[in-house]
Amino acid sequence: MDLRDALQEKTVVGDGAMGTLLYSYGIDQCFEELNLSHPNEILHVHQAYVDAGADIIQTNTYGANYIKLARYGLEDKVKEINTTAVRLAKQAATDNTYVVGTIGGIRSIRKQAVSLEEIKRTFREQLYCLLFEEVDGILLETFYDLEELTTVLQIARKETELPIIAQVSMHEPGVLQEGTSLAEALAIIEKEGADVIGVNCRLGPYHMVQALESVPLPEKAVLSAYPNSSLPAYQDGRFIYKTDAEYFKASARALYEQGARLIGGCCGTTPEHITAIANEIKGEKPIEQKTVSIQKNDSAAPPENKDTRPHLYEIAAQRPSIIVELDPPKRLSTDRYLKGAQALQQAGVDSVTLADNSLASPRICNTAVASIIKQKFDINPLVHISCRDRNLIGLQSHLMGLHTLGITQVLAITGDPTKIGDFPGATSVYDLSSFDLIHYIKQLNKGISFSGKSLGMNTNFSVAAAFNPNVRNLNRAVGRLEKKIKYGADYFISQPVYSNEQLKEVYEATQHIPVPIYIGIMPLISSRNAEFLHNEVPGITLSPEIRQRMEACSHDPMLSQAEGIAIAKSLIDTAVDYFNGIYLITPFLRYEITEELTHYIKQKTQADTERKVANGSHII
Ligand SMILES: Cc1cc2nc3c(=O)[nH]c(=O)nc-3n(C[C@H](O)[C@H](O)[C@H](O)COP(=O)(O)OP(=O)(O)OC[C@H]3O[C@@H](n4cnc5c(N)ncnc54)[C@H](O)[C@@H]3O)c2cc1C
Ligand code: MET
Ligand SMILES: [Zn+2]
Repeated sequence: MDLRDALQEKTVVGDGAMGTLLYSYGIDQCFEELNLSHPNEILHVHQAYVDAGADIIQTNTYGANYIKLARYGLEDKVKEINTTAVRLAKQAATDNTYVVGTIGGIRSIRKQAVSLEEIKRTFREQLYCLLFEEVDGILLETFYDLEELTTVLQIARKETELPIIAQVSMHEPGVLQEGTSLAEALAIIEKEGADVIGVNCRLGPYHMVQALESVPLPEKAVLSAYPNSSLPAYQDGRFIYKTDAEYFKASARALYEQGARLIGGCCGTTPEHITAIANEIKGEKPIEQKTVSIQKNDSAAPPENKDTRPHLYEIAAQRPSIIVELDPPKRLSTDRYLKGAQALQQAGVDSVTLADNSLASPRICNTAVASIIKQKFDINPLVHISCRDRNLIGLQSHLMGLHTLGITQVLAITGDPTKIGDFPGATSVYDLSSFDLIHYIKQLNKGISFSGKSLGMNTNFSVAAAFNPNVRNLNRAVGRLEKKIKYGADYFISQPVYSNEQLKEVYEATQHIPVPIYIGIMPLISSRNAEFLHNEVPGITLSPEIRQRMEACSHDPMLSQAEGIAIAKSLIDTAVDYFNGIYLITPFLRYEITEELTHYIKQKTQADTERKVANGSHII
């Protein structure tokens, strides 16, 4: 009987875990390679599941694709591993067993890590191998990213008329990682032509039943569920799942009552779990009606704590705007810092920006300092957030904290590498890239957490992104800006630029960029400072003239500072002609310098505006 027909009539039992079962035997390597080196062990696992009562068994090919096998240097073994896997599963199958070819999802929360083009290529290769060996169906499982699943499902549906089982995975019960509800996601994959639609992995039966409560019975497809045996525990350096198979009996019944017609097990499950499922529901007539519990949607609440002042990207789109970086101190005293922040506020800056442990060296937490200057001086601060020091949990918690403090302006950056800072051997987290971080901050603005669940309120962040024009290939850097806009960047802030020619070049290369750019100006304070930047900082080149000017006054610190300010002013003279946004970087907490430059820009832009208004032209 065709698998589709079987599923119309009765409840069908799937198999259980392959990977975690092998792992529990002490095997900790590429599980799919074992098809070649230890075929008997794989055959025995399949046989154990068939003996336990599984109607459908899956090939040991979950990660047998080019991308995942390449991690073990096995990328040229895709065909061999998949072909052998199907033969082994078929060898274990009885006349009544269906063999489905498994293809696992690749993307996790870092969407950016693998492009859809790479996924399509690698998927096609694996799919053809499995189809060529005449499997009875295809099982697409453990897809956290709905975009990835719909993409590969479209390919599979075009290539074969065999039954396709398509299963998503959830970090949170009932929602996918970008906030799409399970019911919506399953409806989408049903529309794309999957015959069986369902969920597997990550959650145990309790949460899977809870998630299915809000899913109606599909019109054409049927529902499936492959829960993990439990949440994993970490013991003696290994992940251990609870293995109480009795609990699975009741769980199988509860999944059946939610309309699941194909029930198996994912990570942590064993042949004993499958026996329990088979004893409870195998062959039972499927339910025909169910009451769906309505998921309450509470994510639409507008943000509280909202700072009603316009965001920097709105300001710079309208008029000349100045922001000044004043980095938190490296030592514990904040007196000078607070004086500086107050002076800058009085000078009329639109924001004070606070770096996040720039150059990978610790400073007082920028959020603590930003919160103080907001409260004390009514500054609307801009907090830099780097992906280097916090994992996904830390980043989300940090952003929720910023929201709670009423801080709404952030700069999302990857972060300087630890190699250049105080702790060259420190771990860099990099769970997310700057692109992903921008994307997930914008997701918080929709009231959806990184893992997809409702936060009960929208945040109101505007997101700046970094622009480094000090590179050999400016067009590539501009390409990154375009990509950052796609991920949700509202505007850009640049590294410092040190020549009038470069200012013009950057303007010309970015004319088509539809969001404001705050162009960086960092005053030099000494000849040594100038030589360091020129000789040691990647990408920064000072003109011979600027270096000579700084060298000429190197005997006198005050003269050097004055010369640095004069050079910065001449850069500003050019910059204001091209950019509405000016980003001044305060060197070594010397806020008097950026305070003076702020006054200079204000006077200059005011005079320019008046002149342009008198001439009948406008600032863009
Ligand atoms: C305004 C501003 C503020 C900053 N504040 C901080 C801070 O507070 N804390 C901190 O640690 N660092 C800070 N930095 C430094 C920043 O993290 C690094 O310069 C970073 O490498 C570039 O910005 P990003 O983090 O957005 O990197 P991304 O654009 O995400 O780049 C990530 C990776 O790609 C590489 N890359 C970037 N551009 C190119 C290109 N054109 N071609 C090829 N490869 C490229 C980078 O080297 C990096 O490894 C800041 C930079 C800027 C411009
Ligand atoms: N079905 C596969 C296995 O059990 C993949 C599980 S989800 C990581 O190994
Ligand atoms: Zn799993």
